[in-house]
Amino acid sequence: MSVTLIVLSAGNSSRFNYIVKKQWLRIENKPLWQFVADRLNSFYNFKKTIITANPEEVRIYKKISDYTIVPGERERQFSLKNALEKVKTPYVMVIDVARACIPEKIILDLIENKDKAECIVPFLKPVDTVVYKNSTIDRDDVKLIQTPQLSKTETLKKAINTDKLFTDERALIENIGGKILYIEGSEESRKITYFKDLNLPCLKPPKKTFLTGSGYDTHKFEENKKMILGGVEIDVPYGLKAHSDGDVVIHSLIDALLGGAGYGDIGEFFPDTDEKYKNISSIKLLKEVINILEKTGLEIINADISIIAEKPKLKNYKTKIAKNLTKLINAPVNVKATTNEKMGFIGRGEGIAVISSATLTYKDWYEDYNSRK
Ligand SMILES: Nc1ccn([C@@H]2O[C@H](COP(=O)(O)OP(=O)(O)OP(=O)(O)O)[C@@H](O)[C@H]2O)c(=O)n1
Ligand SMILES: C[C@](O)(CO)[C@H](O)COP(=O)(O)O
Repeated sequence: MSVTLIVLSAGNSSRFNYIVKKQWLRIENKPLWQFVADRLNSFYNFKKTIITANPEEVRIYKKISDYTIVPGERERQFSLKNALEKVKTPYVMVIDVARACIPEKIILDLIENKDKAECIVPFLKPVDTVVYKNSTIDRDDVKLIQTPQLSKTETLKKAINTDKLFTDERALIENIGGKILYIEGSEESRKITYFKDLNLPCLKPPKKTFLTGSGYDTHKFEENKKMILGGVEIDVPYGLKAHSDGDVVIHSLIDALLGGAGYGDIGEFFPDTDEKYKNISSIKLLKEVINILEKTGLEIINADISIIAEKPKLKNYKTKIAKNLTKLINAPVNVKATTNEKMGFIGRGEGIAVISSATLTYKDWYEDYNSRK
C-alpha cells in the first residue's frame, strides 16, 4: 500500500492514425485507459491510481471511472508533473497507457526491487545487429526501455523540476545523479504506437452491444427570430428563445447521443452561461459531439425524433429535417411530428418540445484491424 500508480493517457495518439484515439479503444466494454488501470490493480494493491487525461476529456473520464483523473499537458513530462502533485506515497509506478498488456511478473519484479535504486526500469536487449550513424555498435551496450518504471517519489518530484525534456522517469532521475536498476522487460509490454501494433495477446475485441439514450428539450416561441429545426430553416415569422440559435431538435438529439454514450448532457458540454455559445449554430455543437463520440470509440447506429408542436405545421419539413440530420450524424434518422391536442403550454401555442432516442455501439477496431492485415 506504499505505491501510487500513474497511468499516462493524455497523449494525442497522432501516430496511431485511426478514428478512435488509442487510449479510447474499447476492450470488451472498457476504454483502454480503464482496462490498463484495472489490470494493474488486479496484480497489486496500489494505494491510489491517478490517470492523466486530455483536458477536454477529463469530464468524460470522470463519468466512467472512480480513479483520480488529472488534466494532462502538451508533453508527457508535464502531464506526469501534474499527476505527481497528487502522490503522497513513498513510491510511484508510472505506466504509459499504450503498454496495455504488461504481464503481472514485471509489476511484481518492480515492487520486489523497490529499495535497490531510485528508479527501477524494465528493458529489452536488441536481438538484431545495431548500427549507430553508419557504424555497427556492440548490441550489449543498447537497452530498449519500457514502462512501467518504479521510482522513489521524493527523488522523482525533485528530478521533474527541470527545464530539459526527457522521455521517461529513468532519464529524469539519471539527470540528477540518481541510481538506476535495470530488470528484464517483456515482449508483451510492447507499446501500441501504430495501428498495426494491435496484435497484442491481452486485447479483446469490443463487446457487440447496443447503448440507448434519450433526450428531451423545450423552447418558448420568440417573435422576429429565425426558426431552425434540425438545421432546416422553417418559413414562419417567429423563432425559439434560447442562448444558442434555439434548434430544439438538435439539442434533444445531442442529449440522446450523450445519454447513449453515458457522457452526461448538453449543458455540461456547452453551458448556456458561456458567451462562446451565444447565438451559435446548433449544427456546430452537434458536429463537436459527433467528434467526441468518434474519438472516444463510439459509433451511432440510428436516431428517432418526435417533435411536439401545435404550430408551425411541420408536415412539409419532416423529411427534409430527417435527411439533413441523417447526413450530419452519418446514420439513419427518423423524424415524427405531433400536436399536443390543444393541451398544456404546447397546446396553447407557447412553444415546442422534442423527444429523441439514439442507439450507439462500440467502434469495432478489431474488425478494421483484421481487414487491414
Ligand atoms: N502530453 C502527453 C503526451 C503523452 N502522454 C502519454 O505518454 C505516453 C507515451 O506517449 P505515446 O505512447 O507516444 O502516445 P502519444 O503521445 O499519444 O502518441 P503520438 O506521439 O503518436 O501522438 C502515452 O501513454 C501518452 O498518452 C501524456 O500523458 N501526455
Ligand atoms: C517512456 C517510453 O515508453 C519508454 O520507452 C517512451 O519513451 C514513450 O513514448 P514516446 O514515443 O517517447 O512518446
